[in-house]
Amino acid sequence: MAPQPLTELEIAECLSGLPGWAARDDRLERHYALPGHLPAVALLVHVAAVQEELGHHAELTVTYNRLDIAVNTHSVGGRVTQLDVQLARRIEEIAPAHGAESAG
Ligand SMILES: C[C@H](O)[C@H](O)[C@H]1CNC2=NC(N)=NC(=O)C2=N1
Repeated sequence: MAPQPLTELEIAECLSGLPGWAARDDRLERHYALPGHLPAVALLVHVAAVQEELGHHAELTVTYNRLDIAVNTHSVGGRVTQLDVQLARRIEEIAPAHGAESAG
């Protein structure tokens, strides 16, 4: 079944269990600082592997030691769905092992 866009309330409920993630412009966003450039790239590759597993893909931007992530669901016209929340949860599980910390 096609994913349904979440309401603002549903998004807020999901975000309460995802510290560091925010909803902005119909996307879920997270900004990480890593211990260096290679750790940032390593986390990007790890996130990419998770994305391939889930069949759901975020925008990933590495700038030196920073990884910026933004995701929504293209198939519903660029809205936030459970697929985005699921990906965010999986990313939160893997990020700490890379030394990721919250960036502004
Ligand atoms: C066939 C494939 O699963 C789809 O095209 C997937 C790929 N990754 C995707 N990623 C995102 N963010 N939204 C989508 O709708 C989407 N669709």
